[in-house]
Amino acid sequence: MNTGTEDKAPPAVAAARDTVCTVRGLIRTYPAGSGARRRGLRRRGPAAEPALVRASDGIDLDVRRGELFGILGPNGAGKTTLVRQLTGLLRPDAGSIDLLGHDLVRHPDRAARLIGYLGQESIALDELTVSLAAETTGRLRGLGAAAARAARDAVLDELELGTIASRPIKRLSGGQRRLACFAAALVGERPVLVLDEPTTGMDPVARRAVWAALGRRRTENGATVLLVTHNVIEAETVLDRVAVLDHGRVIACDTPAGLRALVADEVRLDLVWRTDPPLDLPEIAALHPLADIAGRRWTLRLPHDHARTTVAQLTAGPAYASLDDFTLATPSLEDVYLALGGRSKGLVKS
Ligand SMILES: Nc1ncnc2c1ncn2[C@@H]1O[C@H](COP(=O)(O)OP(=O)(O)OP(=O)(O)O)[C@@H](O)[C@H]1O
Repeated sequence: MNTGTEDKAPPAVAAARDTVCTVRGLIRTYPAGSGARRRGLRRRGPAAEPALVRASDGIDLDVRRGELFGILGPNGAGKTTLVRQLTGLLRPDAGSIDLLGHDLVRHPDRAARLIGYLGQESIALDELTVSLAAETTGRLRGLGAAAARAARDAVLDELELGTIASRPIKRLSGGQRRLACFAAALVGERPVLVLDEPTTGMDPVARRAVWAALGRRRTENGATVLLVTHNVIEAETVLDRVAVLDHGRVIACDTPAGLRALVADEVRLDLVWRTDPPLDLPEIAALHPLADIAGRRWTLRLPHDHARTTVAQLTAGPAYASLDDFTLATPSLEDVYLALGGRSKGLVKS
């Protein structure tokens, strides 16, 4: 018999209890030009840029307990700015962040106790060996010496990092370094993991190890994972829900399947020409204005019937000899992003 009060909570309260992180109206601006300088870009004069860049432009988010929640967007969309605010490293200009009942705008210092954070760069750990980075992180997170060593050994074993445990992180390959820093982020079990592009530079074996380690923490400890990616395939295959970010705004937030349903009436046709496309053929000239062109590749997003007749024409007619390759695919999150008005072509497809 269940006599607890849990099941008697009204739906709104139950929903709130299931929410680990609530973000409302988050705004963060940077002076224009400082980002450009940071990235080594030249400023084109006062009229070329607005006075402020709105890196977070009124963001609302709800992340649920135990979910693998992704923030997807092209370069400069504001992903890192958002997670640095969620981790208490950057102060918002306005808005609120509630993490497990803590007001992180007012108490950013509390984030360190609640979150295991893997940033884009790992300069702080670079001088340490893989083993010491994991152990030191455990100590910094309040573990005693023996517990920190045990946690270190467990995570290095789990991620099969034993063979490089005594090497300094700065001497490792990009993928190894990322995995070593991921290992350190896991030590000291935090209820929320915030990971900024955790698998960048990793080979498929390391990627699988990352997803398996996150899966274990979710099922065994109920951990919630919030991660940044600009990899569409990764977003589609591993995430429970995705917030699509563009120019500092959330332009959509749903399951990958829910997002893809937004463009379910379209299919994507990729044509790769051997050399120049045969524009003298009327069927190819008609497709030309519809194509998104990158070198010899044309990408077309077409209604099902149109795609079917186009493929039939292409494969039966003279244009076929000019084709190097063609693929017909259901829409991806990149197609969703573009259909929602995303303005950049910076999402990664592999
Ligand atoms: N320290 C800074 N000073 C000034 N502008 C900044 C700074 N950091 C970021 N920006 C600007 O804020 C916007 C969002 O940047 P942010 O790094 O959050 O994007 P991102 O989505 O994480 O990009 P990426 O995928 O390249 O990591 C960009 O226009 C960027 O130039």
